[in-house]
Amino acid sequence: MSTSTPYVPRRHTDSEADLIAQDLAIELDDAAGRAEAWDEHPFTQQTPVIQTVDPENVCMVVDDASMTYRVRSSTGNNDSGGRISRGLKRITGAGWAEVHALSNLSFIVNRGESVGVIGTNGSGKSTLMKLLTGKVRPTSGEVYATSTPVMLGVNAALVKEISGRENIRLGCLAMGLSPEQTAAKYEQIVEISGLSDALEMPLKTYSSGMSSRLQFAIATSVDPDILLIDEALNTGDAQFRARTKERLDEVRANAGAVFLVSHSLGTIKQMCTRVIWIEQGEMLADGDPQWVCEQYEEYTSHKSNGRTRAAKVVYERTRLRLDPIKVDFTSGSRPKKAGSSRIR
Ligand SMILES: Nc1ncnc2c1ncn2[C@@H]1O[C@H](COP(=O)(O)OP(=O)(O)OP(=O)(O)O)[C@@H](O)[C@H]1O
Repeated sequence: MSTSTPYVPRRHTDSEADLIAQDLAIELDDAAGRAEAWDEHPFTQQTPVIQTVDPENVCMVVDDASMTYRVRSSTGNNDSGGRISRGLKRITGAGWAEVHALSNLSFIVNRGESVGVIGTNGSGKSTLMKLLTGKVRPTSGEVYATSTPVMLGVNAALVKEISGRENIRLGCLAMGLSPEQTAAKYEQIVEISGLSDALEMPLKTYSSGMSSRLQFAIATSVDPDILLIDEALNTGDAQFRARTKERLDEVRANAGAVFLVSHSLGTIKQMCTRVIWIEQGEMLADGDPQWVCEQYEEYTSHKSNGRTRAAKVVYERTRLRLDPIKVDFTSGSRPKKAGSSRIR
């Protein structure tokens, strides 16, 4: 007769039980959240809302734009992290892989709007900015603009060996101002930069914050109709930020549109009238800065504390509240393609 050991269920330790309970609670919360969101927006994922371009007010249109980078992979089986490790790649041949940086983005930006763009590292924000400038073409879809956007980025070209004053002159000429227009703008640029004491020094002696201030002052001196700012504001001190906000308000008041990419939610909330959250190349939210930033803060806080499921709940909950749009151009309302030489 065999003597088998009687089955005794193993009891979970208190901490294991706590973890299981938390997971269950999150799953229930997740399910309830989906149901609630579904009740509120039953067709959110299926039926895009048709949004018609208003030719009188439009500044930029992103129409179902996607961007895929084709990258050489040293192993042929690239798994180097970021987007690639999340499975959004496709090995296309010996040593080549595709990185889907942006997928089917659609939105319309009208005059007077200041649009914040947020998202975790590698989510596609800078790629979106490149498409908006028109210097990079989307792999599918299209980006349209009513005027040439001016890009102000941390890498905007300043020459390190020459003085701040010379950089102002060169920068203005490079942006297409005449020598007379440059001379007329000079005092305004100095004032916006707040760097009058340092203008005779070579740029290599400037701190990164001082360089950013100079870039900002030069780039906004042309009164751009559409201004794109990529992280450039983060380095400034409180006084410069106040001046920056004033200048951005002026640009907006002059019927322009501003895009601001930043990891600083304080700056985004302070300066933007609308926020677009891009995650893993997809638009997750587009709307009220306060609400979108709250969701984003909750998401990133869960992620950085390793609460993957809770982060997923916030992600799904936010995504279900997005009304995806389909752009509709009535006859004559289609602006020129961004980057086209036919726009000013
Ligand atoms: N030139 C490129 N070639 C190949 N892949 C690229 C290139 N530029 C960006 N990517 C990839 O595209 C994805 C989006 O990158 P992007 O720089 O747009 O993100 P981001 O949101 O601006 O990131 P961060 O906040 O870190 O600056 C990433 O997976 C990135 O690795």
